[in-house]
Amino acid sequence: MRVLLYSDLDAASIPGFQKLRSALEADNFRQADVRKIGDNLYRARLNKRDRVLFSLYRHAHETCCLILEYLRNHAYERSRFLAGDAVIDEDKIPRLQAPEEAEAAPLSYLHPTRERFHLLDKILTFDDEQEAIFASPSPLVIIGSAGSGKTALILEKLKQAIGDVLYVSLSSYLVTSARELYYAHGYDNPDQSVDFLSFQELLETIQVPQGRQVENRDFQDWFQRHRQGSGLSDSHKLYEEIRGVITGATTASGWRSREEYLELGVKQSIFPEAERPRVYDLFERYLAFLGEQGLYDPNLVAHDHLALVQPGYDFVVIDEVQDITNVQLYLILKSLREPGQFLLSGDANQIVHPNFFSWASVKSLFFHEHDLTRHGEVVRILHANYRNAPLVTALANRILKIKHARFGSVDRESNYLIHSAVEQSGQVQLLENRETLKRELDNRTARSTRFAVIVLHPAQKEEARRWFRTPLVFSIQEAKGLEYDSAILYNVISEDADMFQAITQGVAPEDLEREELDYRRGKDKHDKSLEIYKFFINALYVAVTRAVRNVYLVETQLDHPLLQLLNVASLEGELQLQQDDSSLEDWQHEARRLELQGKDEQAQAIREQILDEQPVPWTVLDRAGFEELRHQALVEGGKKQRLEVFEYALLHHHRPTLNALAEAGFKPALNDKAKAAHQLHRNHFMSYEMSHPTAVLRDTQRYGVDHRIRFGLTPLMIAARLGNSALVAQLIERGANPTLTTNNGFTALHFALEQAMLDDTFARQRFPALYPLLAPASLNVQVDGRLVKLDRRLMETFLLELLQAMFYRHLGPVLAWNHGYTAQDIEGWVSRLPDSVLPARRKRRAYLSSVLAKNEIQREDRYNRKLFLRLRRGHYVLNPALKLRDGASWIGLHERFLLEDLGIRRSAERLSSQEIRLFDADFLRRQDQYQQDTLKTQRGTLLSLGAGSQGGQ
Ligand SMILES: Nc1ncnc2c1ncn2[C@@H]1O[C@H](COP(=O)(O)OP(=O)(O)OP(=O)(O)O)[C@@H](O)[C@H]1O
Repeated sequence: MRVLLYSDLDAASIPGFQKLRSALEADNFRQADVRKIGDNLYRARLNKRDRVLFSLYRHAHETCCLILEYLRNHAYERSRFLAGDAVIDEDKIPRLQAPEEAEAAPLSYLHPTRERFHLLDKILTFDDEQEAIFASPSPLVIIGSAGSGKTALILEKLKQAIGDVLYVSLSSYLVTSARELYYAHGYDNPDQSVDFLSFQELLETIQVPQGRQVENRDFQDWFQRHRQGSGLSDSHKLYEEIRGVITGATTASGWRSREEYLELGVKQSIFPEAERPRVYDLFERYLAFLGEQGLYDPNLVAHDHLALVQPGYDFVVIDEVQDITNVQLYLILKSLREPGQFLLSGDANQIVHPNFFSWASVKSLFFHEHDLTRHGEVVRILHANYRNAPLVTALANRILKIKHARFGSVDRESNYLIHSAVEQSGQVQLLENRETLKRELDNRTARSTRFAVIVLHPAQKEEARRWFRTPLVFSIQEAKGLEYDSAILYNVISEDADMFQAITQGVAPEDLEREELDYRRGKDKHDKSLEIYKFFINALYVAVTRAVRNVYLVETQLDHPLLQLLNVASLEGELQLQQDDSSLEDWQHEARRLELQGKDEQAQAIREQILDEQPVPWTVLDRAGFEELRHQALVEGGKKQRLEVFEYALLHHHRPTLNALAEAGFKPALNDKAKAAHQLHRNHFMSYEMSHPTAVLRDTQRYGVDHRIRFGLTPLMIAARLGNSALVAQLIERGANPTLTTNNGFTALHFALEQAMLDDTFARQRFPALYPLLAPASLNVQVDGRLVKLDRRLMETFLLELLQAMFYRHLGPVLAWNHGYTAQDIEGWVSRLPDSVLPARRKRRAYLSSVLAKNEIQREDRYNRKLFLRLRRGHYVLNPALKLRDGASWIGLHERFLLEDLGIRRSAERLSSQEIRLFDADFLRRQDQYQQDTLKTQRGTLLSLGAGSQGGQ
């Protein structure tokens, strides 16, 4: 059996490894003392104390052993691949004799001779091109088709970097999923601190711009109003000129002046010289429009930020670089401490965003100008495709060949074809756009999450929806970055038949009989046809490559010349397609996935058409509803309302209400709160504690997975509060959103943390499974006008979550004594948590003190994130000027965590009955009043300190 080693593993430093390796290579499991300790996870024995962990995989007919980890001294609890508290009793696990007794998992690709493998979400052995790039020094440009492993490769390169490191891309969804891949299987690298930022977040870390980012549709709406009389008709082209040419260039003066713009060479602009004055007129009106609407253009902000950006990174990788403009790239690279420490990856064939991208200008700007090309060719191309089936890839290649035959090479860098490394061949079919066929296709795909319908322009979605009931209908710009098992391209070619016909002009089938593209420039440099048709041909390429296995082209003009050149088989006879209905859970999951990618329209369509979600039939208590109920219960003396207000106050730990009810003599409020909460759970949430919570799941299907109960909580929040991790996992699988907040600012994680701090058993037994499910990958806060993106791996992030969770329970009562949170308080809380949640070193008081002090707003420290305010020695609160992310905008910390919701612990609650008897009632009342007054003063101070942060940006 072949033995491969994890890329990070240093075999030479593992005593006895050679001997063990030989035993494994000889399939001698008995000698290696192999035992199964997890899902495709085995341990082998090095010596009395030390072990290695490995997995078994097979590819074609070969099985191989992949060595993952070296464990010293039986330290299974330290393993990346076992859950933190795993207890392995080796003697109780039977020994395997031979590989045949174990089960090997399939591997989609295995390099025939490679000795090392990589691990992201799955095992990878690099092909030769990938390996050569992996071994090359920076800077590098990695070019490859969708699915060629660019992201995988740059993430593996990122792991080699030391110091402050940045991964950045335009799409925040890509950034989030890249982060997940990076840290999959417990990857940890103490030598680096990595920021995963979308470009917008990067701008915000420098300074949060005023207003909202302008979107394509803002531009389109604006243009519709100015189109008449402008002499220009193509909004896409104009947008590209403004973004790519006028504002996207890296000139010293910000965007290009009118003079500079008019003087540009033929190749530097999409518009002929005669039209440019009109373009510039419109650009000036666009600028005025941005100002009036409070919108910002990321290019213009990037220009401004050039003066502000500080070199703070040792290494930067930029994924999908073709989506960003030169000035944006320039800004990102200005954040480097050493020029040249960067990697770019992208694919110019996928450009459907207007930005006038070209590899040539990237090269000349960032490599030649900075003399960074010393160690050889910086541009590397990946030719394999690990995502699309061979037939889909063949169609994509055909499109590239047509583009090449018609327009010549776009540039040296994008002049390549792809070969598929996928085994299953897939299918490409041409169907006539007729009613019966469409109905048939629709019947089999309408309820499947595996089929998407793609049209060229947003306006064509409506027509597509007349025939296809699936909610998964996308315009090409929406479809970019998505992938589905099968894509139905609806009349993409016939709808713009003239454009596509023009693309085929002068191209003959024999021009396409080639296995490689030679480098050939277009003949006439005044010829702007590539600029005009680029969108169409790229769009077709992007649409086709969305399909992992099957492409269905539904076209009216079956004899369109482009279809002939593409040489796709037209359907003869019956449509060979099984009806494929997905489960409601799959659809719930898909809706959430689309929401995370900003595809709200399709997510909403899933909720309405497939999930058939209804609004809840009860009135949800929002903040105003609660205030009204409170008034009725406390001021108007409404008896019925008292119980409800009490229950609301218990769930939200609303002390002012709990205190007022107690003072009004409302019995349940005078008794033990823990018991009352227990009773409340029994009254309302019994179904959440069951191992088969059918009633809860039925409600999520009826009203949506994130519907609100009467008290404003989502099912996920309740499941978290009750510590039912299996239910939490199910809800998340169905697309529940863990970042939603309830009326008091609590997320599901805060509810779980709060319970853990109240109940040791909950902390030990329930919280460890809840935490990884509920903790968001990062928290975005704004400090001093800048975004601070706090990764969940940081202690600062945990502290922020914890102090928020203890805000109502702890801060009110202690502020009334002029206290804040102390390291001692926190030590007491975190000591309840198992090491799998928080390692022991992070629970020590000295460490906690140092994190608080380091991030105190006054402290001079390069890495100070200014999260805390020191009230007095050792006493901290959260920086009241913090802002929290609220959808696309921001909200002040104390607009979400309301200071007026803090209350004191009344003497009657604080003191034992014995103690109470020692004092007279009047004295105790005065003491309570004194505390109320102190709390009020403290509240006022915090409010005024946070005043600048309310609402806004
Ligand atoms: N050498 C390899 N062996 C097996 N799978 C691979 C290999 N390289 C990449 N892959 C897989 O191929 C898929 C596509 O890779 P990746 O997302 O990195 O491609 P990409 O070039 O970034 O694509 P896109 O442009 O669509 O983002 C991933 O599932 C990745 O794990």
